[in-house]
Order: sequence, then C-alpha cells, then structure tokens
Amino acid sequence: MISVTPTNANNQQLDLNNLTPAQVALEIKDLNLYYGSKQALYDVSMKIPKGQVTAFIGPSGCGKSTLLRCINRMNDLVDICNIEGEINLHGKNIYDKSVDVASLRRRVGMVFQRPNPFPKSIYENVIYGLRLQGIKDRRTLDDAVERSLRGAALWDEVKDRLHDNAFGLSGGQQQRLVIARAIAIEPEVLLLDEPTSALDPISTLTIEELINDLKSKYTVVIVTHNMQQAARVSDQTAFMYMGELIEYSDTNTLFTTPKMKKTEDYITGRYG
Ligand SMILES: Nc1ncnc2c1ncn2[C@@H]1O[C@H](COP(=O)(O)OP(=O)(O)OP(=O)(O)O)[C@@H](O)[C@H]1O
Repeated sequence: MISVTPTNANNQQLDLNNLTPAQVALEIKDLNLYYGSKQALYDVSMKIPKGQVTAFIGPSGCGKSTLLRCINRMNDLVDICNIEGEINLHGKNIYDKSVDVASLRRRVGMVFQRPNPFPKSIYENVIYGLRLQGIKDRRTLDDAVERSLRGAALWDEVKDRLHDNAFGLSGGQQQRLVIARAIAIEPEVLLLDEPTSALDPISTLTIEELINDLKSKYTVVIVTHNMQQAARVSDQTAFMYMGELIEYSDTNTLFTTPKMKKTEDYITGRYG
C-alpha cells in the first residue's frame, strides 16, 4: 500500500515528455559526475519546467544534492569533481566555457539546509547581493528589502527591526531571511537543499507555504528527505537511487501509480 498522499492542490500535471521549449527552464542532458574515481551520477537526463516546483527525492547518498549543486555549478568548488554532459538554462549550456559562473549564480540562487545569515543586520543581509553589484541608491535598496522580505513572507515580522542583527531571528525566520536574500537579486531559478530539515514543524509549514508562492515568480528545485514534503510542495518529483534517475513524473502519478518497482518500494517505505 502506498503511504504518501500528494496534497499539492496546484499540481498542473504537465506532460514532461512533451514540453514546449518555452515551458522548459532547465534541461539536464546525459549528466555523469565523478568524485575522483567514484561515479556519483549516471546519465541523468530530465527537463525541469519553468514556474513550477520540482522535487528530488531518494535515499541518503543517492546523489540528490550532487545533482542540485550541478545546477549552479557549486561542484566547481570540489577539486576532485568531474562532470560530463550538459545543463541548459533557458537553452544555453551552463557548462559552456563562455559562461561566467558569478553571473550564473545570480540567475540560479541557492538556499542550504542550515540557515546561514551573515553577521549583519536583517537589512544588510537582504541587500548583500545588490551591494556586490554596486547598487547604492537608498530608495532602490529600501524597495528591494521590502519586496524581498514580503516575497519571503517575513516582512510583517521584521519591518520594525530591520537594523537588528539577523542572528536575533528564530531558525525559521533566518531561513526565510536567507530566501529573501536569494530572491533580492531576482534569480530565475531557486535551488533549495533540504531547506526545512533544521526547522520545527511550524516553521516548516511556513516555508512550505512560501515555496508554493515562490513558484509564481521562480522555477524552484528542492531536495528533500521527506516524502510527505515532496508530495505537499512539488508539481514534479524525481526519484533517484544510487546516482541514477529512476523515475520522473508529475507528483501525483509518482506517489499514486509509480511505474518502477524501485520507486514503489521507496515510497511505501521498504527501504531508504
Ligand atoms: N565532496 C564530495 N567528495 C566526495 N564524494 C562526495 C562528495 N559529495 C558527495 N559525495 C558522494 O556522492 C554520493 C552522493 O552524495 P549526495 O550528497 O549527492 O547524496 P544525497 O542523496 O544528497 O544524500 P543525503 O540525502 O544524505 O544528503 C555519496 O556517495 C557521497 O558520499
């Protein structure tokens, strides 16, 4: 018996095999990744639709975070990592030699497992990326702070303490602040690597509601250990096992009528 019920009411059930180019934000093509001599991803190919939430699920060590990190070239920071294949962001290969990694990371923002605000005020955290871009106009910065904090569902809680240190916020508020920092530079894609695993259930729910709002503006890709969370927040789910993409479909189908035995075993709790 399948134990996870998808509850994402907004699921649009796209046909992932027949997306038009305009519907595709990211196309991963024949991706192989090696850490030294150890292969961690095997021939991964998938299209990630624009303006939707796509979840990567699978047992520990199956390569979910590795795949996510490929999307903004975070694995470039790992010396022993070698990548073959392509990831096209709106049609252009991000691994092409001509791509500037800093500008790629402005287009593809990332939020990690543990909230990582900087030891600065709430205000300065949000505008960190804009300051790096040399933006100084106070009005522009003030507007970006309000827009981003509203976008991250944090404005009402912090609008009277914008110049207080970010470390004074709760863990859940810090994670929403980090999301505000990521969206302040208006990326096209937002990568969330287990964004709620360090949070309590109420903060988790707030972030899940936020993820649902974010997809109206951004393409969201989330790694989660938690199948219920994938079922609640995502439109598409990709199930990975030992570095391979085993099954990828709309979330309802994957959780109710999986095609592959491995997927069924995983979602029914037989392993993982
Ligand atoms: N920097 C690294 N150097 C060497 N091996 C690595 C590195 N990062 C990940 N790996 C290995 O690659 C494989 C995939 O790891 P990855 O972290 O992507 O899996 P995951 O599915 O995200 O796991 P988890 O759910 O436990 O976070 C694992 O065998 C892991 O040990």
